[in-house]
Amino acid sequence: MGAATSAASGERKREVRATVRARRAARSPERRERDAAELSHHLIELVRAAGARTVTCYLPMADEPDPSGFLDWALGAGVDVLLPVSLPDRGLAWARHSVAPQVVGRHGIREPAGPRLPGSAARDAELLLVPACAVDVTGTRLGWGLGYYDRVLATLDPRVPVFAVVFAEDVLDRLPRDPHDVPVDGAVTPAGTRRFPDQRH
Ligand SMILES: Nc1nc2c(c(=O)[nH]1)N(C=O)[C@@H](CNc1ccc(C(=O)N[C@@H](CCC(=O)O)C(=O)O)cc1)CN2
Ligand SMILES: Nc1ncnc2c1ncn2[C@@H]1O[C@H](COP(=O)(O)OP(=O)(O)OP(=O)(O)O)[C@@H](O)[C@H]1O
Repeated sequence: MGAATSAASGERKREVRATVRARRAARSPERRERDAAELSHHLIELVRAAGARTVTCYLPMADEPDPSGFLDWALGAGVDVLLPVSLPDRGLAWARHSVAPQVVGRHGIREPAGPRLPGSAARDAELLLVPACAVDVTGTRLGWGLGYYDRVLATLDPRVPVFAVVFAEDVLDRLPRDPHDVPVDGAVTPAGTRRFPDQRH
């Protein structure tokens, strides 16, 4: 944790991460399957409504919301999807989603096999779908604590919409917000898409 994170907010963030991790791990296989289908439906609707031709998304770690139905749809719909590649300095590179077999990258997270694009490639995206641990109704996003996405979001045009992808229960009333935390515009969950009051523009 950096100097910009106060002790009290750090403690609360740790507590929320532990709660969410336990809740996600407890989901049944049937529930995961249903949530995955419903989540992808809402992701497709959002990207369609925005008319976005280039977006970012992610390949899920074990218990994360699973957007694979959306990723399959994007290939057929001609929507370019940039997926994150974790770098040793906790910066992100990107690689395009494709039918090619994936490889296992840093933190055991799958990554596309194709050419690596620089972090700045996210500037081509018209919509960002970002992984998160939790988000609050004012748009404060909590990740898994390594700051990868905060660093990228800080470099992007704040007019480009950013949606956290979480389970419905991970949308909380209030999370601590540190100065480096870049707020998001909404959340996509298996229960639907929520937009938060404008915080960034
Ligand atoms: N699917 C996905 N890809 C992503 C992210 C993400 O949140 N989800 N990231 C968003 O920033 C970056 C990776 N961030 C990470 C942050 C923390 C840990 C981590 O704490 N890993 C622990 C194990 C945690 C556990 O399983 O309980 C470890 O490696 O020991 C891993 C990745 C880039 N790619
Ligand atoms: N724009 C930035 N530049 C440099 N360091 C940053 C930036 N944003 C966050 N950090 C650092 O990254 C670390 C993790 O921050 P935080 O706990 O908010 O991450 P997170 O939102 O949980 O993770 P992620 O963005 O990877 O999902 C902190 O030490 C923070 O100081």
